[in-house]
Amino acid sequence: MKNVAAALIINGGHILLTRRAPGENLAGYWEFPGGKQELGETIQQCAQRELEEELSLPSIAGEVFMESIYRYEGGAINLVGVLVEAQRGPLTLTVHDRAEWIPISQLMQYELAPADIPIAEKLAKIYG
Ligand SMILES: Nc1nc2c([nH]c(=O)n2[C@@H]2O[C@H](COP(=O)(O)OP(=O)(O)OP(=O)(O)O)[C@@H](O)[C@H]2O)c(=O)[nH]1
Repeated sequence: MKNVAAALIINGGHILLTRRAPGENLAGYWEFPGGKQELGETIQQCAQRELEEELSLPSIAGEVFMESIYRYEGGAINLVGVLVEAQRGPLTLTVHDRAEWIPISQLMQYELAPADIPIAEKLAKIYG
């Protein structure tokens, strides 16, 4: 099963969400930025690499917050929510069509990728 890093970047009660662009898998759904873990990297290195690739965002990844296994038609993924430190600043979108810092209390109002929902629920309970 593939591990996918989901970067959980919390800043002043807000969290960064990105929206998958038209034409992509799960287009239009909001997700935590991240992507598939590559051979030889830790899940933290994966989160940092993906943030750099997708948003040109320097970051420091820390602890795993929660894992969520989800079975899509194309196969199962283990979505690994990793707590990440990054500054709020300009973002360069390369694969998403939107990126927003949203209040954690509003997380459940967004149309999230299904694998993200258990992680979002736990975030809302703890930080919302
Ligand atoms: N990045 C990210 N992917 C997610 C989340 N939730 C979720 O189900 N996924 C799924 O996990 C997979 C991650 O693939 P990706 O396309 O973002 O990652 P990648 O850049 O490494 O993949 P690629 O090079 O094959 O395109 C996709 O199937 C995506 O739909 C999430 O919160 N963040």
